[in-house]
Formats: sequence, C-alpha cells, structure tokens
Amino acid sequence: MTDTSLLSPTDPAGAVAPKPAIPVSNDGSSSSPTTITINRATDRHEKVSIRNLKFYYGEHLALKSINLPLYEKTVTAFIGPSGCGKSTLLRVLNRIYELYPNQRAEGEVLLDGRNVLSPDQDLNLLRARIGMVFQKPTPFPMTIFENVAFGIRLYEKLSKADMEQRVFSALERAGLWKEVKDKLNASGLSLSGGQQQRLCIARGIAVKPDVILLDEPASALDPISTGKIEELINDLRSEYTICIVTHNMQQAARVSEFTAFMYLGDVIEFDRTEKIFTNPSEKRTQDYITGRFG
Ligand SMILES: Nc1ncnc2c1ncn2[C@@H]1O[C@H](COP(=O)(O)OP(=O)(O)OP(=O)(O)O)[C@@H](O)[C@H]1O
Repeated sequence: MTDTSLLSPTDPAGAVAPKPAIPVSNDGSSSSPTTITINRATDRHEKVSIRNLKFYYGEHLALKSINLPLYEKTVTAFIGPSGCGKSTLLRVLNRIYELYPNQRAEGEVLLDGRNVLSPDQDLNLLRARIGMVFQKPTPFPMTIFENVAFGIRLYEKLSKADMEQRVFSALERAGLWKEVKDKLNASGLSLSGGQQQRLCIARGIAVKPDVILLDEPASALDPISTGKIEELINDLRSEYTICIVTHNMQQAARVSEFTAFMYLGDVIEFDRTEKIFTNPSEKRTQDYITGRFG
C-alpha cells in the first residue's frame, strides 16, 4: 500500500475571534442537548468538511455521526481514550479502509467542496492529495532515494533531473537531507526509527499533497526523534493541512492549533487547542484532559 498523500495551498492566516460555541447534536443540528460543542472559526478556510460521517466495521458503528471542519494550513489534533475512533476517522479521509473487507462509510467528506466518498472518486488521486503516515514507520524495502521517488512515479512522469530535484527537496523539507545526502542508495530500512518516520513524511510530501494525516507518528520514537517530528510538523503547517492523532496531550498542545476530543465514536468537542486545554466547554473533555479517565 502507498502511504503517502498530498495536501494543498492557501491559508487565511490571522487570528480571528471564534464564533460562540454552539452546542450541537450528533447530526449537526443545534437543537439538542449540550453534549457536543463544535466551535467553528471564522478566520480559517475549511479545506475538509466532514458531514454526518458514520463508519462501520461490519455491524459495529465506530463513528456515530461526525461533523467537523479541518482548516487549511492548520494542524488539528485528535485526542481521546483508546478505541474512541481517532484512527478510524483518519482512515476514512483517504479511504484507506477500502483495502479491507466489510468496512464502510456513510455521509460526506468534502475536500475543496467535492465529496471524496463518492463512488467516482479516483482513489489513487485521493491518496496523493491526502497522504498518511502511520505509527510504525513503513519505509519500503528499497533505497532511500527510491522510497521517495516511488510515490511520485505513481502519479507523474518526471525527467531524471526533475525527479532528483523533487526527491532532494522532499528530503530537505522533511528535515532529513543532511543526514542522508551521502547515502541515498542505502536501504531505507537502514535508517533509525526516527529517520524512517521522516523518510515516510518525505515520501508523502514528494507527491505534493493537500492534507497530511499523521497517526501517532512519534509514539514509537525516542524523545529526540519525537522533538524532530514535532519541529517538522511546525515547519510544515504553513503549507499543508495536517491532522495528528496523539495520546500525548502535551504534544497535542504543542503542535496543534485546533483539537477535537473524541469519545465513543463521537467528536465531543472541537475548538482552538488553547481553549480545549485551558477551559473546555464539555465536562467529558475536562475529565479526560485532567486524567479522570482514559
Ligand atoms: N479492524 C477492525 N475491525 C473491527 N473493529 C475495529 C477495527 N478497528 C477498530 N475497530 C473498533 O473501532 C473502534 C475505534 O477504533 P480506533 O482504532 O479508531 O480507535 P482509536 O481511538 O484510534 O484507538 P487507539 O487510541 O487505541 O489507537 C473501537 O471500538 C475498535 O475496537
């Protein structure tokens, strides 16, 4: 499987006063109990709009009805206790779940206004636009250069010189160039875990994605490698729409601008990260971030 993808362009930078928090029900209407708070921002462009998204593993409803914006050139963190649906939500966004039987999604995931769940969506193109990096680094058993070139070849025919330039700049962008420039023909598997993870990020960036999905990208790494991944996320946010699943709340607070707290297949609260971690609207969010459960 190819685990890369791309993301897009513009971000209306600027700090804007958020709209008042609107308690909404699971289906996004605003009429029901104050169990869910989705606090949309007025100063951001919605790159991805998730609407009434349900997801099933066989008969098991793993996502109940998610309504959520993902803002362009913004890092959104997904937090919540084990099994709440964080990874499942990421897996829906680039339809990677379709590699497995008996898994299905309902609802809409609009990328630049177009529903990527529609049957006529080209899956290769989708996975180029929305790339994914997994918890465990997944370099291919080929050279460092070829690991990055591989994804590009799936989508584009480049001259040798253009290919080299694209690969080199992806390695540079992923903060790996200095460490690998003298051994581009060594196996990707010969790198350390942290380097392998940055190689996977380089592979994703190389196809010029719009969105990058990071599923616990640093949880298998030592603190120094984790720091490098966080630096890289900070560096990439100006160009890409980034979603990160993490169990590390300090990490979510450090790297993200928005945070979604998930619980039992629902997004319970979505807001600016600072609000979530200092003054959440929902008691369940408060209980989770203060360690009362999870
Ligand atoms: N392949 C699968 N088949 C059936 N059920 C699954 C499968 N993968 C996940 N689930 C179920 O879907 C729900 C959501 O799982 P998911 O892995 O998305 O949670 P998560 O929040 O990412 O958990 P964690 O933090 O432990 O990684 C859980 O109830 C889980 O048991």
